[in-house]
Amino acid sequence: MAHVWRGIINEYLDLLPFDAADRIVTLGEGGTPLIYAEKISSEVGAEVFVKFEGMNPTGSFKDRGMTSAITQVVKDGDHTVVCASTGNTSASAAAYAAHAGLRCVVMIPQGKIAAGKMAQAIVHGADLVQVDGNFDECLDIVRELSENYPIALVNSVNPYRLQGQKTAAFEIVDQLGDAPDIHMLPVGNAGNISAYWMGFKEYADAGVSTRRPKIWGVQAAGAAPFVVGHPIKDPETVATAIRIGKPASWDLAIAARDESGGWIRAVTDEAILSAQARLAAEVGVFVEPASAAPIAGLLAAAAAGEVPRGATITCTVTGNGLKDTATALAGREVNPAVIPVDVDAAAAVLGL
Ligand SMILES: Cc1ncc(COP(=O)(O)O)c(C=O)c1O
Ligand SMILES: N[C@@H](CCOP(=O)(O)O)C(=O)O
Repeated sequence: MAHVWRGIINEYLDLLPFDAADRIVTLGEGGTPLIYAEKISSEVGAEVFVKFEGMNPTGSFKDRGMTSAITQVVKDGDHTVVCASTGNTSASAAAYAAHAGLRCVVMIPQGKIAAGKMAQAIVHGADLVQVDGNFDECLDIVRELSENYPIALVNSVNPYRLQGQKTAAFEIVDQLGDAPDIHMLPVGNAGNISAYWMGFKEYADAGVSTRRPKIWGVQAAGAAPFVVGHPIKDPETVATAIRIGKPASWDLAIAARDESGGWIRAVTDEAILSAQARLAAEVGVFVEPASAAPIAGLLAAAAAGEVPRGATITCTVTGNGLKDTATALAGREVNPAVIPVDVDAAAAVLGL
C-alpha cells in the first residue's frame, strides 16, 4: 500500500519527545515539496532547491512546531495557549488550538500583520488583542502572562516548537539523499534557524547524512539585529513576518551560524520583493515577502562571487503568498481586459 503521510510527529516519532501512546494533535503538517529552481540555479551556478513550507496546513512552517507544542499542552492538561505574533504563529496556534479544543489568545502588533493571517486567527476562533507596540513588546507581554496565569506559551521559546520544526531538516536530507552543502532561510525571532541546525546535526550524528550544511541566514535590512550585532528598537520592513528587533533565540542562532561556518546577512526590501516576484514567475511558487529573503540573499551572494560552483543549496521559503496578496499586488497593474462571451473577442484580446 502507498505510504500515507501522517504528520511530522507520527513520521519522525523516534526522533521527537513523544511516544505512540500520546494523543497527537496533527493537521497532517510536513511532507512539503523540495522544488528545483532551474533558472535561479543556472544564474548562480549551483543546484538550488526551494523547500516550500507554504504547503503546510495553515500555510507556514509554524505548523511543524505547533503540532508538537500543542500536543505537549494537551499532555500537560492545560486549556489555554498564548502567543505573540507577526501573523503566522497566531494563525497556526489558532488552528491547532481549535483542533484540540483549547482556548487561544493572541497578541499582535497593531496594523502590522497581513490580512490573510489575521483572518486565519479570527476564523479559528482565537481571542485577538492588538498591541500598540511591536512584536518584541508583544512577546514580553505574553511571556509575563504565561508566568503569572495558567496559560501555556506556544511561541518558539517553548522547546517543543523547535523539536517539531527540526523535522524540516530531516525531510530535506530524506528528499536529497544527503544534507545540502548550504542551507538558507529567513531569520526573524530565530527559532527556525536554531531548529534546522538541530535537525541537520541530529541526522549527521545518527549517520543518516554524511555531512552538515553551512547555514546562511537572511534578514531584512531594516530588521537585522544579527547583522548589526545587537537588538534593535524599531525594526521596519515590508516583510512583516520578520519585523523583529530582539530575537528570542539569539544564542542558538549565533551557534547555528558559527558552528556551521555560515553567515547571517541582510537584504533590502526591494531585493526581497524582486525575489518574491521571481519565485512566482520562474519557479511557480508564490511566497510571502519574508520567505523570499533567502533567494534575495542567494542572488546577492552570487553577484559577489561567493556561491561555490555546483554546490547543492536548499532554501526554505517559509510562508504562502496567499496570506499577503496586498503586498504582492502593490504597484502592479491589476486590470484584466473584459470581453463579451465570444471566442473571437477572446482571440483578439490575446493577439491570436
Ligand atoms: C513567513 C516567515 N518567515 C520567516 C520567519 C522567521 O522565522 P524565525 O522567527 O523562526 O526566525 C517567520 C517568523 O518569524 C515567518 O512568519
Ligand atoms: N514570524 C513569527 C514571529 C515569531 O514567532 P515564533 O513563535 O516562531 O518565534 C510569527 O509568525 O509570529
